[in-house]
Amino acid sequence: MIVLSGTIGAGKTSLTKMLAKHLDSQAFYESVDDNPILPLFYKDPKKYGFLLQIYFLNKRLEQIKKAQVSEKNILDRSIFEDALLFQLTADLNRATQTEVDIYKSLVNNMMAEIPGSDTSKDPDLLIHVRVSFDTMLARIKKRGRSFEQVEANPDLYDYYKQLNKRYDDWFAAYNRSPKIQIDGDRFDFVENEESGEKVLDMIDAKLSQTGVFLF
Ligand SMILES: Nc1ncnc2c1ncn2[C@@H]1O[C@H](COP(=O)(O)OP(=O)(O)OP(=O)(O)O)[C@@H](O)[C@H]1O
Repeated sequence: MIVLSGTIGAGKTSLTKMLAKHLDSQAFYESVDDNPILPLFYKDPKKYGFLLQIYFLNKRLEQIKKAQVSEKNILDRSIFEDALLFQLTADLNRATQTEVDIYKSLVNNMMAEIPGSDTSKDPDLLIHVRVSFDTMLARIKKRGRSFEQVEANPDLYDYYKQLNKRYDDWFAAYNRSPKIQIDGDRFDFVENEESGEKVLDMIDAKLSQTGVFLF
């Protein structure tokens, strides 16, 4: 199982699609447009922060159960980042530390209940798409999801800025599987075909280096 990670608008979904085609494998996408809690959370994070995490946890567990049958299957966002987002929500006083602690303990208990060994539940590779804060803002604007726009909700500026910054430490500390970082500023794999090919080559090289599966 390959999992993508990265900040909002980093390009995880696009890279998941490209990679699934390239590896001829199955992609599993995070539900955004049909997520009933997300717009509520953006409007009132204090009220809906915990519920949103439970919603994502439930969805991600469902997907991990389906995806873990093949090393090539791809999830467009890892379960491990949710605690990072929720901790930030708490640090901005929109959730309590008790909620975060209960959430983290629940994730661990739920993961233990998923059938299979730790190695089959953990990813075979984590791909982190790193983008600068400016690129992140530009991509969020370009995509235009109404509830994500800073113009309509100025509080989001600080949330996005801190989130982007925290990802560097998060990626450095991540040790559940082999990992690779893609510079999403340098390689615009969505707009530029050559960049797309380079990124796929980097991922291929990493996969063969880790010996996950043979090409
Ligand atoms: N654990 C979480 N807590 C709060 N919000 C979350 C969480 N996970 C995802 N989101 C929100 O869900 C939406 C989709 O997130 P995500 O970053 O995975 O995809 P995306 O914005 O489509 O990015 P990409 O362009 O990289 O595919 C964003 O608005 C993000 O803030």
